[in-house]
Amino acid sequence: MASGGLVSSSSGTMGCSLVLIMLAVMAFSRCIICMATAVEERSLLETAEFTLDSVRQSLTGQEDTIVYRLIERAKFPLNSRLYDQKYELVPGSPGTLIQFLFKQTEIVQAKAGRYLNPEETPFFPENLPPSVIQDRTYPVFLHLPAASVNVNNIIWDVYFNKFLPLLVKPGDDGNYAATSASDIELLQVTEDSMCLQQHK
Ligand SMILES: O=C(O)C(=O)C[C@]1(C(=O)O)C=C[C@@H](O)C=C1
Repeated sequence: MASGGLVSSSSGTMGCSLVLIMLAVMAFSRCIICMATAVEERSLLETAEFTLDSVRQSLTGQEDTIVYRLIERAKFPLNSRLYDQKYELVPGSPGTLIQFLFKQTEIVQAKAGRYLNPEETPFFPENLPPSVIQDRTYPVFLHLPAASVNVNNIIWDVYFNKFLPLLVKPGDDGNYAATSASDIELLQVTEDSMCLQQHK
């Protein structure tokens, strides 16, 4: 896991940090747009519930959420112990702390029915428990072959290994719970957005 960051302590001022954050946001958005355009274009089946306008609105809302989450994440330093396997912060569980917390979050959310929604693709799909709540129906709008496209490993790699070290300042404030919650929410909304984009 790379460490370090563009937002060095020498940059100091709030204004400079904000400019760097916005540059980082633009770089991340560009990565996401590149990934989206790399996926074959497909026509969206319009239904009463699901129209191009409603998809456009969803994407705009998700973009705003991504920017907001990036700003939230930038409040914490890198906290690289979250992402480094060598620290073995979870006894008896191989892997990094972020992998462990992400899996646990997805387990709880699977029980709440999150992954019954075809727009949601878990990052750790292995051995997820079934939903404990009553199923609901979702509109069928996904082109079936496109539904099998999964870019979560690309989102993961770009975010943790390339983007995050540019977004945040170096250091460790021990705030692992809040930092990981911020990472998880950010990756999940990015995944939702990618899912919509790859089917449009
Ligand atoms: O590189 C890591 O640390 C990862 O955990 C990447 C990893 C994986 O489990 O391999 C994590 C989740 C994604 O869905 C795909 C890739």
